[in-house]
Amino acid sequence: MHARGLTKRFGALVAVNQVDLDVPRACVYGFLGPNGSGKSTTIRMLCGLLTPSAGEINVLGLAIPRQAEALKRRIGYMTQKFSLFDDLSVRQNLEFLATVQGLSRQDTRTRVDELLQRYRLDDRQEQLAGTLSGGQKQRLALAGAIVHKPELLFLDEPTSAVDPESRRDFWEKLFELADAGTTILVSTHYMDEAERCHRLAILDNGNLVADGQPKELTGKLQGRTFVIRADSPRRAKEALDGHPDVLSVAQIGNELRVLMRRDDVTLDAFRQSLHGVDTAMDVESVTPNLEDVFVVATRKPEQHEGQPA
Ligand SMILES: Nc1ncnc2c1ncn2[C@@H]1O[C@H](COP(=O)(O)OP(=O)(O)OP(=O)(O)O)[C@@H](O)[C@H]1O
Repeated sequence: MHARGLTKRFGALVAVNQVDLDVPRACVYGFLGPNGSGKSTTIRMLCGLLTPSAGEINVLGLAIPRQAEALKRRIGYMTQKFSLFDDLSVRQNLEFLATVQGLSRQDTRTRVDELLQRYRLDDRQEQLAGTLSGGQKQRLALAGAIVHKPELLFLDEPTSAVDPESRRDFWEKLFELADAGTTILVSTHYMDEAERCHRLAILDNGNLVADGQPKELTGKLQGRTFVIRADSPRRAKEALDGHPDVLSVAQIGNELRVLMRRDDVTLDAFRQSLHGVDTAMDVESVTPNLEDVFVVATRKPEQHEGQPA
């Protein structure tokens, strides 16, 4: 799947701005971005639900939106709302979706049985979907999205409404599907989920600000992250916030995570430059994580490298 110059305007608002994307087959591809960054809008254009203002999209060899009708049976789509029929049972939900997707009666029975078992819903198949727990609803929604064995699966913040254990469980299912050849495009605002993706695109204000393998993205920030333990973290943070070499400081418990503007500031030089700060500190260089990548990628233009904050 790829897109070039993908743009969506809603009146004066540019929700998605000139986005280029390449998503390899059988890959779990993540979309990371804050609320309103354009993740849902991009996904809806890629699956043919929304017409772009400009740009080209090719999904599974089809030109979208022109050939969107032919795409329908080859993709699955799931959102954080799960879109289940609350007044139908678990089994009826899956049977309905199978019928909509054109499965024969026999195929429906076999496939629904298989999915109920694989998604641990077989002992609840007669329960009304509206009475399921969040995690169970999520499993049912995923089963429903893949009832017709789509080649490509679009998941729009599918884990926002569930607990950490259900999220872990859900990600295991995603990797199972990818191993079996399904391409998965999943949006999230959880860093730990983004870290699991084979590849990742970071969206900010409708712009694609970074993309690549999580390791590539964090690797580029090597030498720029430090953790500081200080007697008075608040006082140390105040001093660091104004430091010309420092891009951002985040307090995590008693520690401060510091992201530098450049990677050529050695630990010693950094320690030296903190000498004037009136509190004892212990500085350690640490491995960059995706949150650091996110901070660098989404910083405001006036804070670009080499310029004053
Ligand atoms: N149909 C619409 N009409 C007008 N503006 C819209 C429409 N759909 C989305 N927008 C706007 O486009 C921007 C991007 O929204 P979008 O839902 O794509 O973001 P998102 O990254 O998915 O955010 P979230 O995580 O909150 O779902 C937002 O400012 C939103 O208000």
